[in-house]
Amino acid sequence: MTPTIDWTAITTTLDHQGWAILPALLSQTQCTETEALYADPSRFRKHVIMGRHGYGEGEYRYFAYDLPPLVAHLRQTLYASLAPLANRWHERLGLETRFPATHADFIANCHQAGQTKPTPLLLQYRAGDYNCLHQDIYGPHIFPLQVATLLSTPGTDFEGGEFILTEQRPRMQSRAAVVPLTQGDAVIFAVNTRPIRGTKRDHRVILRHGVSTIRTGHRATLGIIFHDAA
Ligand SMILES: O=C(O)CCC(=O)C(=O)O
Ligand SMILES: [Fe+2]
Repeated sequence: MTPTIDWTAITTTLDHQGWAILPALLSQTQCTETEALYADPSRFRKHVIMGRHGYGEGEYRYFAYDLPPLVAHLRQTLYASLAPLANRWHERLGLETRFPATHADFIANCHQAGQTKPTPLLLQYRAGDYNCLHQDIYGPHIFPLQVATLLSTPGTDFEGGEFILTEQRPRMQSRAAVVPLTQGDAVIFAVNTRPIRGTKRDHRVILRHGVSTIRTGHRATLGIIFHDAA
């Protein structure tokens, strides 16, 4: 259903820079089919018009349970590959929570704590739209990494609309990264904080992500967040 991924290389990159690209996670057909789900309201639990909340311009819908099979598959398999890294980050950050090996066990913890609403989402942007820098935190249970997959083709479907990450280091100025994605590529990135190695000890940096203004055309994304929402 999805390509083989070199998790050793991805993990090294995530440790080094806090984000990594999974090239061609989805095929062109999978992108088209996933984007087409947007038109079926019965698939979703909530529709958000971003301008009404000051989140930017554009819109998104959170999937309802049961998730579409591809989305459920990605959420389970990506979680299982990322959980060991999430645990190492928590150890280095001095955070007590450890993550179970399977997504089913993690989501059971979320549900027990009242975080029961599914968070995977489809986003849609048109010319002039943008997504303000933000963090996807929906309660005390936070899995420290998330994944966004670009469903449209830059240069053909849209121009502008770059995926942006910023990193705020303690007592230092913020650093920005522009993540180069093409259709079907996914970016894995830190939800909230990540450790970076200092000369004496690890430091905690705070990340935010967003999307620059779409200049022309139409851009769609599939977002996979591993914790559920309260
Ligand atoms: O459209 C994008 O690339 C950003 C999506 C996003 O904010 C998310 O998946 O959490
Ligand atoms: Fe987001």
